[in-house]
Amino acid sequence: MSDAAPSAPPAVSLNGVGFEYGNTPVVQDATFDIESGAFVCMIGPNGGGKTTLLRLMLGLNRPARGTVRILGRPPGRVRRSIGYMPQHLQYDRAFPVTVRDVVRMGLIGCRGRGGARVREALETAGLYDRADTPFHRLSGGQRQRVLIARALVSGPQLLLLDEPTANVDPAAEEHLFDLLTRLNRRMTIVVVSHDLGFVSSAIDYCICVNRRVFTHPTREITGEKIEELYGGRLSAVRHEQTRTFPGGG
Ligand SMILES: Nc1ncnc2c1ncn2[C@@H]1O[C@H](COP(=O)(O)OP(=O)(O)OP(=O)(O)O)[C@@H](O)[C@H]1O
Repeated sequence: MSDAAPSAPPAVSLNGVGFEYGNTPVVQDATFDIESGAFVCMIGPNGGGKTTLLRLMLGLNRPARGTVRILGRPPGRVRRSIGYMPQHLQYDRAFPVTVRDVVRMGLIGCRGRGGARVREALETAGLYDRADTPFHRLSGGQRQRVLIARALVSGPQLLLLDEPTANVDPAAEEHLFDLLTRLNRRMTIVVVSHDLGFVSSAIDYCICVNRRVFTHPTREITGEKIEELYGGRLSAVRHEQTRTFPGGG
């Protein structure tokens, strides 16, 4: 037996990353790591570049400069280890797709029919009893949980969620947040939000994105900091930090 296990690479590592659409810079010199097992919120104003950063992590956008590594490897090599919940789901309400069908889409490209994995993902999301319900019959919060199940079904180590609480009521938001907190016991989670109200006790730190990127322990995200970073355009943070930021004392 070896003396000690080699330390795990960061779940996400960006080094000097730059990206633009045409001549418009969207991400400038982004350098940060997200350690394995962290629960991180990526915040910033509309158009600040949050979705673009997620797409860089997924390998859907290629950096013009710098490097992106996921679990120590280029994103394209670890695609199955990344679960992704996009901001918008385009679907035709007239198309009779069930909850089970939507979750099964997360297995496209994987071997086998994956019935047991679909069941497990739906049970985790608390929706197995709705498996045969048409997707459009669900509430907004339930639909978001189905999309989380779809992101989970391939067994990811890293879960990326783009605005999971957009258009859901406070009770559904609480429910989603509880689910993510439970999932964080077994995977790294990065949640994008343009609303600082999402930041709470379970979040280790925030990555503030406004073309440039700054990382802050959650407890440091004060009204003054927001004013300084964004001119006060974000709503107030809930100060409920109870977990210790790694290395932050
Ligand atoms: N496909 C594209 N082609 C050209 N410009 C784009 C494209 N996608 C995004 N942009 C622009 O890049 C900038 C960053 O967009 P991005 O979606 O990453 O921001 P965001 O922080 O996620 O915003 P939001 O909170 O509104 O979702 C914006 O100015 C946006 O208009």
